[in-house]
Amino acid sequence: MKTHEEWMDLALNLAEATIGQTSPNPSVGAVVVKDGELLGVGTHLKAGGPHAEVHAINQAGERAKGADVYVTLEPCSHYGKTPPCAELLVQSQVKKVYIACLDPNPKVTGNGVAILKQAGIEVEIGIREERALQINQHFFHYMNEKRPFITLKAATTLDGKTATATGDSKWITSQLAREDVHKQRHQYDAILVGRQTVEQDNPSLTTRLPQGGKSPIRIILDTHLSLDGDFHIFKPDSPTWIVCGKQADKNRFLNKYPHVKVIQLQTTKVDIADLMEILAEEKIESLYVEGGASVHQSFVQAGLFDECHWYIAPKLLGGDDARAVIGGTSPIKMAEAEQLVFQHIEQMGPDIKIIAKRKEE
Ligand SMILES: Nc1c(/N=C/[C@@H](O)[C@H](O)[C@H](O)COP(=O)(O)O)[nH]c(=O)[nH]c1=O
Repeated sequence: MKTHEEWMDLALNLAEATIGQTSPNPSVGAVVVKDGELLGVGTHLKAGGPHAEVHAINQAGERAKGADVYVTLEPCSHYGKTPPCAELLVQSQVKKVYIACLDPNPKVTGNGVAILKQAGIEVEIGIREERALQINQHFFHYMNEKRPFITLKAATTLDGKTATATGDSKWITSQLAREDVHKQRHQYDAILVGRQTVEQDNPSLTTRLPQGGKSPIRIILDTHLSLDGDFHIFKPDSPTWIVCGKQADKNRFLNKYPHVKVIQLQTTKVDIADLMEILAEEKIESLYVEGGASVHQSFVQAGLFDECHWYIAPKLLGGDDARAVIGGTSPIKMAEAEQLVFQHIEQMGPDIKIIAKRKEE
């Protein structure tokens, strides 16, 4: 006989399995249980498709009546592409609904619970809440802040270098750490690098894992649209968006690269805050910023990032002329440093991976 937590874990495992493929919707899992018997399981597979509860209730059929439902996010109460799940649960006459976390979207939070309670269905909220919030942190952030969740990613030597003075960086971290980077790419809607990184590394920025995975939209900062050549990012294997300033010659560029989307800002330099607003309108909920140094600096300076994912190799490169992780000019005082909080540190083969969050003011 499973405990409530174990049934919720099953629903959370289903939700976790779809992270990266449901955007712009959240990843949700649901299971239907009666007298210790599993009657139905469900997860939202793709935006526009049936929600998790619909799949689980369909599997349970008539036996859903009087059953318990474990769902990782508050059942929806609004008519989107599908009817509201809260109504479906009422019609199915389930006995009790366990909800891991409420929808933080101020427009809908609590509405689903109200519909259930009005129909006399028992509701219990908060089982495994922490894990449920973590699974959809990109979605919740986007709904609340109306901008993408931004992760700055860097791979550095122990002395904080990302390349030699000649720009060579192959490789700093091990295959295992680089594979972890691709697992992250799968979970993000878009990946961003600067023009210099394209010219130096000719990156493909696709997700290449033995088990497959979705590739994020490639976003390249190129103020003057000066990139020209058969770079990987111009291949049609993944969508590429180029961001430029108002003075760039967009038509000349599009004549040569018609399949690339150009986002032309109204300022001469690319303003990160403006770009994040545009990306939010394009429903980009999560952005993985792979660098280089000047790009990282512009996000830090703009105060626009939520997490840092640092992969540190046990190597010493040395040299004032080697590439540092974050460019630009240093603050005068150490007290002006951006304060973070270490959230997660793990050994990854010979390397370590650190996740740090911005310190809440
Ligand atoms: N040099 C390294 C990295 N380098 C990161 C970026 O500079 C590369 O251009 C980018 O990851 C290449 O993307 P790709 O072509 O799709 O593989 N990143 C890492 O984690 N470890 C490294 O040792």
